[in-house]
Amino acid sequence: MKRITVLGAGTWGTALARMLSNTGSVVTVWSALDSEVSTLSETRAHPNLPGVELPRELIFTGSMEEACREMDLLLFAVPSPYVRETTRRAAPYIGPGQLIADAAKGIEAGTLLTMTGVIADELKKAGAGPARLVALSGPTHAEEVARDMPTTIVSASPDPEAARQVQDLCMNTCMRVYTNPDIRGVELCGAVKNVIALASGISLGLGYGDNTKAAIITRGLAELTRLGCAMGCDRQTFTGLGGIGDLIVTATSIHSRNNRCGQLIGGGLTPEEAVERTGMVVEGLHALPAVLELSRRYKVEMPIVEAVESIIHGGVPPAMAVRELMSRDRKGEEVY
Ligand SMILES: NC(=O)c1ccc[n+]([C@@H]2O[C@H](COP(=O)([O-])OP(=O)(O)OC[C@H]3O[C@@H](n4cnc5c(N)ncnc54)[C@H](O)[C@@H]3O)[C@@H](O)[C@H]2O)c1
Ligand SMILES: O=P(O)(O)OC[C@H](O)CO
Repeated sequence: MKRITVLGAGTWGTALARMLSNTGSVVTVWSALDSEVSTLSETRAHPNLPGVELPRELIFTGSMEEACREMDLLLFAVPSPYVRETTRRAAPYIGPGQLIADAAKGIEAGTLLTMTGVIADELKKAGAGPARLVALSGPTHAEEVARDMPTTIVSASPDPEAARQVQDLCMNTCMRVYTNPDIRGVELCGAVKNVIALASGISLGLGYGDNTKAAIITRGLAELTRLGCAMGCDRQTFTGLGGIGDLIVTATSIHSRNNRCGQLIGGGLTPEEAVERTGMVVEGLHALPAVLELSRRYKVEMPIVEAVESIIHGGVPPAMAVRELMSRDRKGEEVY
């Protein structure tokens, strides 16, 4: 039997751990929060996944040494702001060639690194690894994965064997895993789609309907594709599961935290109030500064992202930001 550790016992880490355990691996879940370790191991239930029973076989621990010892796969599922710190804690126990997958979606502000880039950077600083890195991303709400609803995901890595190993470990009759060598493109999609989902939520909060939502998804995909191609990613990635697939689910789902938070902002709450009310990580807000910086560095126009920035950090009322978006110069539909 393969041994897997999931780092992070949030909503996604817990849903993944349940799925991997039911797929036949011995699964350990590490959490930075002692209270979470004891509650999850006692109750076998996660507060954000009501009605979902966690397998008895799941091992919960707060010990990083226990979590990283002789594992076939280390799977990062902590929110993006904790990926660097978690890697730093894990580094003393990570040897060369360790298979690591990242399921957190984000781009680090300042360094502009994707999450596997952050992991590689932190391992290098600690003199650990180098690891074999994979990004695991796609349209995958935890609430549905935890209830065994048919779902698809991408195992992305320039190392085809690493991508295939993660595919094998995660694949079951409810989870279909596709490989993709374009790790940077897949990770970029996972971060940028959260910002576009915030915009979609804001439009819903303003009382706008499906026409507006379709416009945001389609033109948001154009922005994402334009940036990704300028950065040298594979154009095909943006029409795949990690691209349009994840954008559709995040911009439309009742489960999406980014969509929900955007809706609250569109309805009149401040971003701080909306995050508080959402109660879980809102990755689009963390990714926003890095996505903006990338658009400027690569000289790529991203008007929806700029509009979200004007609302979140510029104090522009959402309705005014929409008016400004709609009043831009006339142009053709082409992506470039
Ligand atoms: N929820 C989903 O459906 C889903 C699906 C795919 C990807 N993701 C991605 O997975 C990541 C985690 O999302 P989530 O929904 O599980 O978030 P969440 O808000 O449920 O995660 C909270 C968890 O973060 C962990 N944490 C808190 N403080 C920490 C610290 N100091 N160090 C390390 N860990 C700490 C704790 O385990 C806590 O339970 C995000 O990047 C998200 O985009 C989520
Ligand atoms: O709930 P969200 O908005 O954080 O999105 C979660 C996943 O990224 C959906 O695939």
